[in-house]
Amino acid sequence: MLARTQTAHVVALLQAAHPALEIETVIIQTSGDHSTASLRQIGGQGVFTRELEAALLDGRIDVAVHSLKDLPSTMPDGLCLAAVPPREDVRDVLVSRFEGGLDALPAGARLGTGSLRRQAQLLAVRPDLQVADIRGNVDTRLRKLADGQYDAIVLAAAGLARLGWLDRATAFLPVEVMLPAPAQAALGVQCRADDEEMRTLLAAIDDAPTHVAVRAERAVLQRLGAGCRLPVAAYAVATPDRLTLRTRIVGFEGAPVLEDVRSGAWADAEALGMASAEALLAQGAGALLKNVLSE
Ligand SMILES: NCc1[nH]cc(CCC(=O)O)c1CC(=O)O
Repeated sequence: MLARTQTAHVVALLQAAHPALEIETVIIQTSGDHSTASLRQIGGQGVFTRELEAALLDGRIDVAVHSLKDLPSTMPDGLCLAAVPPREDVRDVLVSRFEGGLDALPAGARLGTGSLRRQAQLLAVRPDLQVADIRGNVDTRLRKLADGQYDAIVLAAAGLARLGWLDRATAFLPVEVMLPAPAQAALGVQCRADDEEMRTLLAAIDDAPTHVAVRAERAVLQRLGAGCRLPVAAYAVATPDRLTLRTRIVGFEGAPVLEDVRSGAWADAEALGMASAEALLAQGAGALLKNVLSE
């Protein structure tokens, strides 16, 4: 449902930019949609996106719309990220049985999230919480909460907003507490790299500040060799002449929180992301990520 809503949003943007363009929407099911296994078990990387990339390469479709945070940071040969439309609110939200935020949760409350990034950052501020894996689409997760399987769940504000359900959020988690995943709340519009016509059409719906920010954020993952399975958070903000990137890796059970903040020129977005990843590695990120992976 989220994927369809996001695709309809991109179709509307594209149609507004090019009124005469004829656009047909093709629905493609992905293995991430079918599987109910934990994302960590099925491998995470690319489960929501690889079928779409295959369809692009086959010529079955000309454009693919992804949640950019689900798109692996290494692009397959022959494809390109042609447009990144304006980003939604990047924050995560709490949807809770208790009115309010994390402070309103009783000791030992059961909190549903499958993301190590979210689990680790939650435990860093509320070590008493019981964090439990949760799978399924946003609507499935909300149903599991309503069923009483969890006291609260954490979701991206962007997904809820796009589905028109942001009123379900009981609190916005500040980025200082819950730094978002790289490229969270951004859509990635992909096409074939040699499709000049499509690249030109798609350039009209690109948002330069969002695009440059996600280039820096994705470079962090690329340098760390990390996908969405790892507790890596990155959030960049672009002002007209500067780009500021904040990164964080949180381990479990008292492992130190590794953080970096730096800024640079727009033209150096990737270098900024790489440098930030290097700084995290210098603080010991390599060993921390290896421990998480071998769990
Ligand atoms: N991993 C699933 C996923 N991929 C994108 C979004 C939300 C929209 C976004 O962040 O762009 C979600 C759900 C969530 O994290 O709550």
